Amino acid sequence: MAEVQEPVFDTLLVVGPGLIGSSVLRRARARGNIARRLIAADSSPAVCARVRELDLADEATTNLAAAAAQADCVMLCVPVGAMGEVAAQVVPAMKSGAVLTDVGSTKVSVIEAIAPILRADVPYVPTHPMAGTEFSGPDAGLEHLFEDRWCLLTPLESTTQAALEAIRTLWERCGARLREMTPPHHDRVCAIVSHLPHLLAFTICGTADDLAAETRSEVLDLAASGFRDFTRIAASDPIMWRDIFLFNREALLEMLGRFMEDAQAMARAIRWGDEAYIVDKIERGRAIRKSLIENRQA
Ligand SMILES: NC(=O)c1ccc[n+]([C@@H]2O[C@H](COP(=O)([O-])OP(=O)(O)OC[C@H]3O[C@@H](n4cnc5c(N)ncnc54)[C@H](O)[C@@H]3O)[C@@H](O)[C@H]2O)c1
Ligand SMILES: O=C(O)C(=O)C[C@]1(C(=O)O)C=C[C@@H](O)C=C1
Repeated sequence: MAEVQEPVFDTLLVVGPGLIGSSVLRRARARGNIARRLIAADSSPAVCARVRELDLADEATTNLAAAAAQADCVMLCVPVGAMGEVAAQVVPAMKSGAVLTDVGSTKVSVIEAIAPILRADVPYVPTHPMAGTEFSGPDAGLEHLFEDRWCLLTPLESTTQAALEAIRTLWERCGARLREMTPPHHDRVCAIVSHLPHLLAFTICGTADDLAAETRSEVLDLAASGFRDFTRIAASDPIMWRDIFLFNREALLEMLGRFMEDAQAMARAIRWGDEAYIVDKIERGRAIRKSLIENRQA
């Protein structure tokens, strides 16, 4: 008989039960080993109503502070630009010893926004699950979203070991693989593996759309192959990505600068017929894809 696991928390509050928050709620509901009681809070009454319809939590409310007062763990799942304002509503209401955590895609900016509001008796564990889709909102969540995906943790000096362990267990029970790193390192890594690819996808769609308008041609009707994969990423939420670009500005601009240099080098190789350069770049791309498949990340 499978061992019955004690839930990590008595009451878990998810603030912003969209794609990520509702995926955590779905997992917690399905497994029963994350929290005994689930609360969802959102500034949008429509989101709260949908959470109730989908039965994702025991309670759904627009009153963030009242919800926070009941919770042993508060998980912030709002866009990174809203983290500070939301923390200012929930942190003063939290119980002494309750754990604060967030899932924001940028870490330095979120920690900077939350630090001034933090209380000595509320340990804070910043995290970032590296899993998602182009969809958002409570309907988009998936119980299995985090399985085999990385969840990055960027604990602070003030983060207690007990709080870190509890949040590690929560993500393990969501099926994630865990890795710890510093917040600035996190932001540089995510700038290249997540934020720049989104910037390129939004940009290439814009460029193709301009060309289609200019030439009144069927450019986009024929965009069914390589371009199609960019359009999936380009369908992502504008508010979330606006915030990520603006709140990871320096790391993203650095990676964009490197990319533009490399793209210029490729242009030069094409101009001068440098076959070896072109083949080497393509082979490196193929090798990266192969290693992702082997590592079950593709
Ligand atoms: N989508 C992804 O692939 C992904 C992956 C990992 C981490 N993240 C991060 O997770 C967070 C949530 O992303 P998501 O894709 O789940 O977003 P989402 O748009 O699906 O959900 C966000 C929710 O936050 C609510 N919200 C926004 N501002 C609020 C405020 N001021 N007060 C209360 N509620 C508010 C919205 O109403 C919405 O229900 C973001 O910080 C994002 O960077 C996203
Ligand atoms: O799979 C996708 O659609 C995603 O965009 C997920 C993705 C990523 O870029 O990998 C997007 C943002 C997150 O912060 C983490 C994961």
